Amino acid sequence: MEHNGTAALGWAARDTSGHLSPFSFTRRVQQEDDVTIKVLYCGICHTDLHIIKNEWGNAMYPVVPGHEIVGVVTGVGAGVTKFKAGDTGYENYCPTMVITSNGTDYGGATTQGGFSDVMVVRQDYVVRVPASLPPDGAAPLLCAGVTVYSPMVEYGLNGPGKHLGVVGLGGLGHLGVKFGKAFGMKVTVISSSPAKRGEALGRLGADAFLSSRDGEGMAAAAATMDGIIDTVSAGHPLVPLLSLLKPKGQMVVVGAPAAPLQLPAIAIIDGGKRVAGSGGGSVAECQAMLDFAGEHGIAADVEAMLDFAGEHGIAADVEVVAMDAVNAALGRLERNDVRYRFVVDVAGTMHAAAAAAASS
Ligand SMILES: NC(=O)c1ccc[n+]([C@@H]2O[C@H](COP(=O)([O-])OP(=O)(O)OC[C@H]3O[C@@H](n4cnc5c(N)ncnc54)[C@H](O)[C@@H]3O)[C@@H](O)[C@H]2O)c1
Ligand SMILES: [Zn+2]
Repeated sequence: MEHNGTAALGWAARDTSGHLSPFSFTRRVQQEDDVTIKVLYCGICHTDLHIIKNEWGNAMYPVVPGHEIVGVVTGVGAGVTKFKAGDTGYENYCPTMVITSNGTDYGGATTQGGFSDVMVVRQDYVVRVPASLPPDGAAPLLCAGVTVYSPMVEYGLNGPGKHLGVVGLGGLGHLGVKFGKAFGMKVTVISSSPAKRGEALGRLGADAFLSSRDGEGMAAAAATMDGIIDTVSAGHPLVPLLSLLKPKGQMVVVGAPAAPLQLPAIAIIDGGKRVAGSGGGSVAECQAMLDFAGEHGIAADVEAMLDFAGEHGIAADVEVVAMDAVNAALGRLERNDVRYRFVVDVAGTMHAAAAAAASS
């Protein structure tokens, strides 16, 4: 550990092209309550794509994306009691003040994400991966998994016999199906891609599949669902989805298209339906309600999800790629060509990829 920081090598976007290339930078010096982590795997979330292309207008270039991080603890500060060197851990997707990537760190520097060899993280934001989960399949649970798990618990969409709709069968959506089935629910996938029917009903174990473009099928399923988790990453109408809810049914929006939601009042007045967002805001609200130390509330939520995932053998369906294949993977993610999560093999490929890029 150098005195003035921890040297790190990552892959960064420099402009709105979103193209990633090797980038050397310095992480903050490990503080008393910090954990230093060697990154093993990092998932690619659609949020990374929104940010590196500046679709949300908040990119602080250069941006090292990546917030679904599984790694090994390589060092701990004097005040760290939760971990010791040699443990396997990973950094939580943190919705409070310091976001893993493209945020502002405690000292004012821009935070850089997990497409890099090393992380320095406060112990409060590091959680344990159960030994029963593969580290590559566990990485996407940190964002995609907890993003669908948390509102399911929050809104009681985790009870046997209840009917859950999952809209969009990408990284978040496929985990929504897995958690829903593990909770004993009836799960219906609603997708604009009829080609996903077979996989939804087969490998992922959903009970039903609705093509959102099939008016008759949508009408037949009207008022049958207790809740819906909407994971779609692009603008789309909410009215046909709301019609699927029972009276007082709960819609949870987790997909974050840049375009405003299309939501006429009558679609929720009729049937007393509820629409909520979930993610950072919802977890912060949960923290305030529980009058609890913020970090503990979030960590508990994530750890409960991980234990549950471990017991039920839930990991993401991943396609592991090398660091220098990341731009191709991002291109495929943009074209909705991924089943169901790309994960970068950071430890295995980062340094060779950077050396190859330097010599070409
Ligand atoms: N709320 C949160 O805390 C949180 C956390 C993670 C991701 N997100 C957001 O959730 C969204 C999904 O993330 P992901 O990583 O699962 O992405 P993904 O690309 O893996 O999945 C998105 C799905 O939406 C589908 N889709 C895209 N355009 C569509 C359209 N016009 N109509 C219908 N379906 C369409 C795609 O086919 C795909 O199945 C992104 O906007 C991301 O930023 C939010
Ligand atoms: Zn994410």
